Amino acid sequence: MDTIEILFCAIFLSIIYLYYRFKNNYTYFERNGIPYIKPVLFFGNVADWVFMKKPLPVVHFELYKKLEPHSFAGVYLGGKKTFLIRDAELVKNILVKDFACFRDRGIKRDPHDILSRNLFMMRGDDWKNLRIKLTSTFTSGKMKMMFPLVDECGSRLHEKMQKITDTDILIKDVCSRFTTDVIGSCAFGLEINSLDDPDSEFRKIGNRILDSSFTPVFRSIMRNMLPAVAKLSKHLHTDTTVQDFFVDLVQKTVKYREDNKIKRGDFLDLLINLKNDTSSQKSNDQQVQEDLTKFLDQLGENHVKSNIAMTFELMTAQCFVFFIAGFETSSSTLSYMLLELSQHQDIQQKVRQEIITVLQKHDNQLSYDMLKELKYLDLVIAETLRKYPITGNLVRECTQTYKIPDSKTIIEQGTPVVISILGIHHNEKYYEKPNDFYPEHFTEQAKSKRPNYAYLPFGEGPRICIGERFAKMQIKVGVVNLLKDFSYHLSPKTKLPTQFTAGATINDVKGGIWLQCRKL
Ligand code: HEM
Repeated sequence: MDTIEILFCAIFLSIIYLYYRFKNNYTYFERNGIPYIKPVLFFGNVADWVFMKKPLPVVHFELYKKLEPHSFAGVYLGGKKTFLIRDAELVKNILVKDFACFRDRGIKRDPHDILSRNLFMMRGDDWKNLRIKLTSTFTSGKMKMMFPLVDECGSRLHEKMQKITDTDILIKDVCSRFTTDVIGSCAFGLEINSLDDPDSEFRKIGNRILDSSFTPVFRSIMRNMLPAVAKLSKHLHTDTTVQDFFVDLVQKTVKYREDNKIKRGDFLDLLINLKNDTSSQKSNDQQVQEDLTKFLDQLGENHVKSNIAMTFELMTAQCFVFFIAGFETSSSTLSYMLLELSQHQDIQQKVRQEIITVLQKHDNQLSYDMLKELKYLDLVIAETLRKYPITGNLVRECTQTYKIPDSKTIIEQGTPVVISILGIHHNEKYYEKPNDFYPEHFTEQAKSKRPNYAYLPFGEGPRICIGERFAKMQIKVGVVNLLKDFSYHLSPKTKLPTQFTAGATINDVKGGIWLQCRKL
């Protein structure tokens, strides 16, 4: 046999092997009496994602609807068996009550990738120790300290809006320039001013990380569906340009601050304090104590000692995750909110009136405490995140074999579990008008009528989003500056109903959200 023939035989045998492996896998749920939807060979139940027609959370949402009325079901991510959770009570078990069996997200980290040592991707005790360490950086006290930095970016956003009235604007672009400036200032101590300089290096890096084009989706597919093949190429894991950018930036900034004894009260300062703090983890801050007590109660543990050292690399990875989590999620939320407010002028007017009334009460001086008085805005933000939960899904890996309560079903160790936030948030069992924009879904009375775990934009349990307070602060500062002197109207360029571009989240609308901003 010559080389070509050997190669041909090897490919042929590999296809036969894969065919039987996939076929055998695909009988798992049927054999175990678990509800499922017939998979397509090689692609399982997610072909629309693999072919980049829809984001993965939207594919899971469609499966969620098809699998009514089951409280859980089996779906195949390519050849990988996965459990899809449909019921809010079962969500509580997975995320909180039985957290010990679902501690990790199952993300495969590349040991060469410094940036992957971030809280989101960490596993097991490394994650727990890091979370304990970082809890003190996200208290209300720390948010209050950072508020002036956010407020400054808010004022620049207001100035920017004055200059772009009466034209069609891509609102996501404006909002993400604002949130890039905020996180650049709070996590890296930089005045980026991407509101006036759209080509700033920081924004380019942000776009590179979140680009919803083929490459990131392809990488994600490879890592999740064919990890062995993904390992063959280091480039599928690590974008060295991004890594070098952040390592260099954090190194230089930390050195400059330490050499010149500069304090700004931002995330980087807090991380430098953690790096230099060799004392015990006990803090006198009452909210740190409260947050840690809740966290440890949920973990079923009682000692707070974290034995992880805040090294320089660990700091860089946290700044990196605060950057990605900080600018994209909040700017998408702001854009979706303005999309809805443009279609519901009565709600827009009510939010604006509340802002004006509260501002007047405080001599037009925005402050952190004042944000708490914007009660109707709270409902509008909550409803935006219900209708458009940016991550769309929550993912856990089963870390200890688990029996689903009141059933005979066993989830084997290593199996991914997906909670469809989109599915739960659009289920009429929990929401009176799931497809409408209806802030009254969040009145105290309406909330008391549904299970707590039917609202999950920031996740739940010990792995809940650590940046929730920061996110709400920057969203509110953004809305105040966007609405107090301007009104928003839908441009004919926006394609309705909205469709999302393929990607790991639902942060982009096909064709973009085009609005017109008018000075009042
Ligand atoms: C609207 C804005 C945001 C939304 C909707 C959001 C949503 C989420 C969700 C759904 C999770 C997963 C929770 C789970 O698995 O139970 C998460 C985790 C996380 N988020 Fe956010 N997030 C936002 C803003 C932020 C900000 C501003 C930061 C940091 C500055 C941040 C940092 C993180 C981190 C570090 C984690 C991982 C937590 C852990 O595993 O312990 N997020 N976020």
